[in-house]
Amino acid sequence: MSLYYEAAKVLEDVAESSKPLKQRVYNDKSLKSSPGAIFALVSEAAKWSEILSDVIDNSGILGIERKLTPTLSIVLAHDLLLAKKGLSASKKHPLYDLISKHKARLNAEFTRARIKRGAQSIDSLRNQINTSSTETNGDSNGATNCFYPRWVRINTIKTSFQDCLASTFRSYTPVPTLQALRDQTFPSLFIDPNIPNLIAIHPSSDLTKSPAYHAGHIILQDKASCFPAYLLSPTASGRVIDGCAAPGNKTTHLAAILSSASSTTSSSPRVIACERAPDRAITLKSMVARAGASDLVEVRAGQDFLSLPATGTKYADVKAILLDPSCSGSGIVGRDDAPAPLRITLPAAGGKAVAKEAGGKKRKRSTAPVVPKADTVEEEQEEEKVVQDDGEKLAARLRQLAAFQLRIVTHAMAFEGVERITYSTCSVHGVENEGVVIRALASDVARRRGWRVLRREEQIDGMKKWERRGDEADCRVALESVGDVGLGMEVLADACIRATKGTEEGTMGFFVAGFVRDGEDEGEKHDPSLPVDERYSQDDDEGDDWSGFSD
Ligand SMILES: C[S@@+](CC[C@H](N)C(=O)[O-])C[C@H]1O[C@@H](n2cnc3c(N)ncnc32)[C@H](O)[C@@H]1O
Repeated sequence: MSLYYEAAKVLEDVAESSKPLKQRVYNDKSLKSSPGAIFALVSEAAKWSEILSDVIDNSGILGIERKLTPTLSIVLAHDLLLAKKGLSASKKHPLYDLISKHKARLNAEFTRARIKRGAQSIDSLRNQINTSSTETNGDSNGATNCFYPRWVRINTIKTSFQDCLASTFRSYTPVPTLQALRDQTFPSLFIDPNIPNLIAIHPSSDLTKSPAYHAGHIILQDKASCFPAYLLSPTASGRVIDGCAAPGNKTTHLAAILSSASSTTSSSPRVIACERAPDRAITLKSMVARAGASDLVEVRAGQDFLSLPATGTKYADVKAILLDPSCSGSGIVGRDDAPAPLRITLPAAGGKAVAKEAGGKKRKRSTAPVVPKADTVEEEQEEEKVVQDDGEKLAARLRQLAAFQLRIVTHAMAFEGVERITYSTCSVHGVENEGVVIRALASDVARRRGWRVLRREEQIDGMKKWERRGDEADCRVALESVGDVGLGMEVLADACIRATKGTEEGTMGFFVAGFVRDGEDEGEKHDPSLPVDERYSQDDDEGDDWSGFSD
């Protein structure tokens, strides 16, 4: 059992010193356990430490078990909850009993932590952790790469990229990487390689008082939020619907793309911007006006996209639809409700180890007494039920949102002239993202009308080059529930585009996927005697009560 005591000691040491883990373990001749076993356990436990610390804190076991220290509980909980073979200890050993009697509670907290992070399965959470630990540990210095710049889209309806750089940004020096903005000693700007007309500047620059902002020459819009209109890139002919438009960043981006795509100026608006909430439509109108897009965009205040007729002549000329419906908003920067976590970042050669809270503060073991949440077995069971209920409540909220989002997508798929759709959310949850895409592909209307996902190789250049793609585990979960949709999990995941907050790309958490339609309808199997909106069945319609969720 010395393995766990020794691993805990090593974990504590590397968190406090700059010595790399390998050196710390393999040079220590006093260790009784195999250095290989200690190294493997400590490096894995360190990766999971942020989540395991949450789990342990929330379970309250440190207040009950005086023999447990925070690091000892992390290494034990790691093996109890995550190791294939469980704890490497004899069942008779006191440590075995000390931790395993809390297994149910720890498991419940672990499930809660997993759902909070939007992971459908332990595998998917493992992927998240492996990605973020590569990013934070890096290969060279162990420094975190997370940095949120201020993203600025140059509005080509009112100005040109070059003119804007030569005027508003004339005192800014272009830098070759986003990270170079972080340590700027003079005003710098980074020209984005994925999205045309997008730049990033240091977040301390406030442009909201600048004449360019007031004149609508620049629009402050996160890079990831520019993906949908760019991925849709509507062609020069036909109208486009923005189904869920307010406050209007994607609407004005669409208008800018359309205005540069068409050489002739159209006499009538090309974008129909629907916004169901009248108060939000007021903001939409003013954003459209400020962007100089009033002639290009028809704002429909109070318009429910779901009640636009998909068949008939009224919208027959609509060729593309952008859908950015209400979602859980879990990708929005600053929307985390999780407490600041302990994250142990192992030092690379020459690096300094850190045990810190988000925000950079070093975290010590709390000196305040840890109050266990329950003292008796009965209360403990009740507490676990509440914890599981909480997890279920979140899962139920997400299912309800996903059902609404699916209705939005399948309704768009029913529009007769539409050839291209994008679907996006600022959610990190697979159920709202890959889950909706795959369920939409499996829907009646998609099968009848020949809708398929827009594959990575077919995407516009900047999106094809973007490396962060959909989550395979989330695709697998969705495929297991709907069956075959004609493409494998890897292709589907690669077709989906994700952006992850807290990464070196400096974006919010975001998701987007495109749908395209090849050729004619595969026979009109719908009943023409039904009202148009009921002709195609809406799969899994659990109602669209999405009120109360953030957008
Ligand atoms: C995520 S926000 C859209 C953000 C917007 N695309 C942008 O980039 O600024 C979703 C919007 O859709 C609206 N909405 C939700 N359901 C709708 C529906 N059925 N029809 C029209 N608008 C809807 C919400 O009121 C909300 O303003």
